[in-house]
Amino acid sequence: MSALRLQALRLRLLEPVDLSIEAGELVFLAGPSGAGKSLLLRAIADLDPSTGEAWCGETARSSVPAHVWRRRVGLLPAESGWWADSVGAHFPQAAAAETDRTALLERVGFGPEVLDWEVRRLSTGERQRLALARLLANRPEVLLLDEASANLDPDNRTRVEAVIADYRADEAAAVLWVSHDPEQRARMNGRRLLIRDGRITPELPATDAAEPHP
Ligand SMILES: Nc1ncnc2c1ncn2[C@@H]1O[C@H](COP(=O)(O)OP(=O)(O)OP(=O)(O)O)[C@@H](O)[C@H]1O
Repeated sequence: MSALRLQALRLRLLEPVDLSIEAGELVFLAGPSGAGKSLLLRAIADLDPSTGEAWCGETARSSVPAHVWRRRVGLLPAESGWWADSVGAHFPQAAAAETDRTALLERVGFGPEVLDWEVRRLSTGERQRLALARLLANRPEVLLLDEASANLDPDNRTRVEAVIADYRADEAAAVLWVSHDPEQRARMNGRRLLIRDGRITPELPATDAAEPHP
């Protein structure tokens, strides 16, 4: 699949961002509340204005319509929007074979009956897991995850971590994941970045990260 490259991306609060995430690479982004983590994800997804350039593989953001870009560079917001009454309306059969759809829902912890549920009866954590399934059903090449497991109990957090790890491995997706959970960032095998005072730096001192194995 595709790498994500940010070239002098300029948005409010942050110094110009240059960042490359290889195809299949996981990068965690942490930092204090209000530092601009969500703003950065929204700017990359072309939901907020920014200048500079972003690349998904060989495709420049500026060269394609926003809806095409957003399909390839998929954002899971901290609070996802729901615009239909039933869950099923958010998972059109045309977008995926029936078995794919059922398998995807099962992987985030639901039986096929969830398609008949009303969106308004979903708990926060159920919405979060279904929003992830909805995003993955579109097969984005890059995942931008804003607190993908923030509202989940430990079992469902583990489930969501496994779904994301498998998707990354199977699709060689580049993943940029905002997470406030230090244990999660340590548990999963990824590069860790910190955003603070408008700058993005490695979360660990370079000596910790770069020690060669004996
Ligand atoms: N549309 C907007 N107009 C003006 N200010 C905004 C806008 N959106 C966000 N901000 C401000 O920008 C700052 C960064 O917001 P952002 O949501 O990126 O923080 P964050 O790092 O994701 O924080 P948290 O960890 O609390 O989610 C905040 O102070 C927020 O109030």
